[in-house]
Amino acid sequence: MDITKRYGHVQALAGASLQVRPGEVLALVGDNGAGKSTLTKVICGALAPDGGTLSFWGEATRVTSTRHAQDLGVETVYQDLALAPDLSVAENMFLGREPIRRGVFGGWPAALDRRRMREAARDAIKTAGITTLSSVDRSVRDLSGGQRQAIAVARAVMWATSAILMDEPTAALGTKQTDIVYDSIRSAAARGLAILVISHDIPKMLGLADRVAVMRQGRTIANLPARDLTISDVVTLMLGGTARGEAA
Ligand SMILES: Nc1ncnc2c1ncn2[C@@H]1O[C@H](COP(=O)(O)OP(=O)(O)OP(=O)(O)O)[C@@H](O)[C@H]1O
Repeated sequence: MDITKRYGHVQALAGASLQVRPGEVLALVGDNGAGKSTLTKVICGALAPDGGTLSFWGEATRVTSTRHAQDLGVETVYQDLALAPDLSVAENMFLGREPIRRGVFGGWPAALDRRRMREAARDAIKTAGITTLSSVDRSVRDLSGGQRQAIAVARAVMWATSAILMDEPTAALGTKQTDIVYDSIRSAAARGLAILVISHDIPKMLGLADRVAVMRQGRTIANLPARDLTISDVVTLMLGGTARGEAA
């Protein structure tokens, strides 16, 4: 990949490379400002890199927009969650991708297929183990921070066909809800999706991830099996110690 990205004078990415494999949870860790979010934004098409190449299924691909990434099966859970507060849970699950129900005899007037949206939203929420939500017709504005975060994750799981990128997906969650999100991350990986999770919670990441990639100053400096790492190994790598094992 060798991705580079500069914001004015700040070299946010200085030749970052990362491989996420199908069926695998990869934790992306690094100190504040290491370039984790920027790299994720490049992968999901939100940000154009200055240099470097992305490959999907081994094929060099220039991702031109988040919609393009979605067409490639890549879903992203952003730090700000990208939910529309005035819309219902069901509407948020489909934002911009609503199913259309044709009018009588397949013609007009066409309308949103709200019944299908509600059913799919209910299924997605059940799959994600969100038990505290009374109805998918509730407005997102009225939900707790944890419920919103869980819904953003459930939406990604519902749509993704190849990969899910998550930037701090459990930052607003309590322990129980965090465990539920982790369960849905694991089951999405078990279905063959590639999962990339950015987190500062290193102990949790060592429990959740198959591999851990460490970023420092815009570079990926290690990519190692989680089972071979201790918390202090990861911290040492993040803060500038010698990277042991294979390079990223
Ligand atoms: N929109 C922006 N404009 C200018 N500089 C930016 C912008 N976004 C990020 N940066 C800078 O780029 C570098 C990498 O930032 P990035 O957000 O990718 O790091 P991060 O590893 O995700 O950090 P954190 O863990 O704090 O979220 C930092 O020096 C940051 O200040």
